[in-house]
Amino acid sequence: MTAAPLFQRVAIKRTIDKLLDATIFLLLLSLLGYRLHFLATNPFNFLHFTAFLCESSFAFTSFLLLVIKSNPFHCITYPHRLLERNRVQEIPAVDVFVTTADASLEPVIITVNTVLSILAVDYPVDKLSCYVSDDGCSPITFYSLREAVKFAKIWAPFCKKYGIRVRAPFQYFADSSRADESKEFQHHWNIIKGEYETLCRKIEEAEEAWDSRDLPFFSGTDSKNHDPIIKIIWENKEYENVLPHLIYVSREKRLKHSHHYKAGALNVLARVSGLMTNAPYILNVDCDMFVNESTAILQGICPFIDPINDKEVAYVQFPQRFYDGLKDDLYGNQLIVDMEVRKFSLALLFIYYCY
Ligand SMILES: O=c1ccn([C@@H]2O[C@H](COP(=O)(O)OP(=O)(O)O[C@H]3O[C@H](CO)[C@@H](O)[C@H](O)[C@H]3O)[C@@H](O)[C@H]2O)c(=O)[nH]1
Ligand SMILES: [Mn+2]
Repeated sequence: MTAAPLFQRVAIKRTIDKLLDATIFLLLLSLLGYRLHFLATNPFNFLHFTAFLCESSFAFTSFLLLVIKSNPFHCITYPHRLLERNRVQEIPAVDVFVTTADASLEPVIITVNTVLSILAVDYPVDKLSCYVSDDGCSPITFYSLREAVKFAKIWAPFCKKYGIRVRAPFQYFADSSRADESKEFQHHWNIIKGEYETLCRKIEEAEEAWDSRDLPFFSGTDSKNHDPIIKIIWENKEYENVLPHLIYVSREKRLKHSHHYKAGALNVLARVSGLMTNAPYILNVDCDMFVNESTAILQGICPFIDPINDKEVAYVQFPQRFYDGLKDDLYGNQLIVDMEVRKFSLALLFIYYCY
């Protein structure tokens, strides 16, 4: 008997949307045909030529969107099945990579929250490792992560005991509603909140007046030209088993050699983790992408090890949800135009053209 599935696809029917998309695309093609015909049968016309170039690019992106949207489905995962007693051994090890580049542009407390959300996630602690790449080579980042581990030792058990969903403390404490109103919970909640505030204060104080005597391996380092620094901030020992490993990496940088930005950082983490834990799966998050659902890593693993569909999946992309966006999304960061409005703007454009 095969084990129950861990992952299923449920197709989303969107017949009317598909028809609309195809009609718009055909209209775009006919518009291109018209432009070509006009250009071939008339003397050179700069405006028509520019319009032809723009509309070609428009038609090309519309085609790509049409393909992407042609066969959507919901991915349903069953992480609780993996947690059943006889399936726990199926759960593979995962190395999580967090990249940060500049402690002044990417606030350290944000990176710390991302790391805390990973250290406290619902995943077997002995199968998880977290590697932080610090391209800023910042002693404050290192110090803050070391302090964060102390907090994580009470934060992770608290989250697991009360089934907290969002395990980045800054987001959790921003929401005043509590899942559990019991006295015991309130008592714990107050202690944990106090400890989190202490952690924030320590980080702020370190940012204001840094004294690096404590961390000699950072003394005199230039963030653009330095030897590699690799430190195990926390090693998960079998007898403790409360937190995953946490490793700090600031890769070697030389002025003469390109460091290849995020890709370079990921390459180094792949090599370092290959020597240390060498998990078969890697999860990559940016320093400001905290895990907002406690079972996220388990869910991400489900398609890879599903007994039926596992051969079809090589890569899983988590959906992103943005936080702290501007109310009016002035710069279009939330992709609302691409996702929702574009279809209607195209329809409007055609009414205009037909007219
Ligand atoms: O030299 C560098 C430059 C960047 N980063 C990290 O790379 C990530 C993404 O860089 P960022 O400048 O924040 O790019 P965004 O536009 O915010 O991010 C989007 O665009 C990036 C570039 O395409 C992708 O890598 C990201 O995953 C995607 O979220 C961040 O964690 C950075 O800390 C480094 O580690 N080293
Ligand atoms: Mn970013």
